[in-house]
Amino acid sequence: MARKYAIKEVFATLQGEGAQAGSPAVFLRFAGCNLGYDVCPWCDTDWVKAEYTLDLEGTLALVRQVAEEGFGGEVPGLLLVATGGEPSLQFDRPLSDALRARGYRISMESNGSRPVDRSLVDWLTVSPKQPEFAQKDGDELKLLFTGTSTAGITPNADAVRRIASETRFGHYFLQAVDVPAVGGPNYGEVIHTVMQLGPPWRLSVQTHKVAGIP
Ligand SMILES: C[S@@+](CC[C@H](N)C(=O)[O-])C[C@H]1O[C@@H](n2cnc3c(N)ncnc32)[C@H](O)[C@@H]1O
Ligand SMILES: Nc1nc2[nH]cc(C(=O)O)c2c(=O)[nH]1
Ligand code: SF4
Ligand SMILES: [Mg+2]
Repeated sequence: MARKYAIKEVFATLQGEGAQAGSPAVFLRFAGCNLGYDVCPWCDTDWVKAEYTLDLEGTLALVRQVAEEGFGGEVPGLLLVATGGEPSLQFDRPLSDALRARGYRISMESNGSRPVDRSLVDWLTVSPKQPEFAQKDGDELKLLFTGTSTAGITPNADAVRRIASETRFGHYFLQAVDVPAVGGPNYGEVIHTVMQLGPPWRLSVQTHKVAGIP
């Protein structure tokens, strides 16, 4: 029987975060996560229930429809961001090959808790949620700075340095944690910490939230 993908949503927007912020993109958000809200109580995404359960052809048809509505078609080089939930649980070779054949440049947002086959993607963003994680290389490491206001693995600059030691990424970002209940992103402490850390660290802002797009 053909493999099915559990999908939460597919939408057209701009990549909001990291080094590719501002790039037009189709987001393919998978349902399901291997960490979950106990590990990430501030997770800003509902990934629990699949809205679609689709085989490869059905998934490609939905992606094409969204690209047509958002960008007038599957424009060569258009970014496709596989996210979730945890996309590495489902994103596989047949889907990667078929999307590339349609001209997409594939990016993945992973929590890095399990190894990612980098040959499946053209850009890999890793955002670890636990001090021990598996995927130590990629295009960007995007650590959420949980700081003092939010429980998490990155209370200060030393914790950030430890987590990033023995990793090989093209870019290193600290991203503010957006917790609406405590007043939104903790820009103050994340900016202070980026200034303490110095290069190669940079601030990542969730620009889509600033712009009011998905
Ligand atoms: C919802 S996650 C899905 C991908 C993957 N599970 C992960 O954690 O990287 C997408 C991105 O949003 C970030 N994120 C989640 N909740 C956030 C929040 N409240 N504020 C800022 N970034 C958040 C994650 O760190 C990750 O980089
Ligand atoms: N615009 C936009 N950019 C994003 N970059 C990473 C996101 C994610 O949820 O994985 C995200 C998202 O949800 N929206
Ligand atoms: S690993 Fe990612 S999707 Fe899963 S709960 Fe944490 S932030 Fe949310
Ligand atoms: Mg998001």
